Amino acid sequence: MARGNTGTRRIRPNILITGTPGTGKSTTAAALAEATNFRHICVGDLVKEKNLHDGWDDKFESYILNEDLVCDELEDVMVAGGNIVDYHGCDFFPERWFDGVVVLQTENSILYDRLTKRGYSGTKLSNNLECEIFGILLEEAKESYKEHIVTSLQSDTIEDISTNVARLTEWIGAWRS
Ligand SMILES: Nc1ncnc2c1ncn2[C@@H]1O[C@H](COP(=O)(O)OP(=O)(O)O)[C@@H](O)[C@H]1O
Repeated sequence: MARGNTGTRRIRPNILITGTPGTGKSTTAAALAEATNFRHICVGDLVKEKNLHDGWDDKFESYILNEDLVCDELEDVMVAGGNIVDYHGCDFFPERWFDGVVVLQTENSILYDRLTKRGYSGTKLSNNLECEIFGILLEEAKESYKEHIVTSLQSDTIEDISTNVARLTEWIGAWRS
């Protein structure tokens, strides 16, 4: 049973949706939040909006996320529960925050198309494709959370999104009752 700071069970669970960029985290998290009336927290957007970073990394072409600032910013809402958090990493959040961790996975040629459409090329593109091929995020999730709360879901097609959102909505309903 997941517990908040007060030692009581949260009324509404927190779910982390993770995976390589382009696997559909934001799309899935937004649809799930709408279906359940939960709050969608896109950590990448939050970092930019609230400057929770230590500047821009030219090599990785992304902001250098400041883990302490992100964790401080989110602590109160996470203790309250009812959050769908999406981020392409999962090892720095407090383990106690999450009741379910979902790792989205996408077939490589499909991911290639999505990332090139997004403008990724060169090292950034190959790093992300390798990340998916080697299952880095699933590994990270299994190392960071109890294995029974970690689920991997395929996210290749629009139908997959509907199926995944329906499954997670059902899971949230069951958790709450
Ligand atoms: N399962 C899917 N089927 C078809 N298109 C998808 C799927 N998941 C994501 N997409 C598309 O891929 C792109 C990246 O999705 P996004 O949700 O931003 O991924 P992430 O948040 O993991 O980076 C978007 O254009 C989105 O519409």
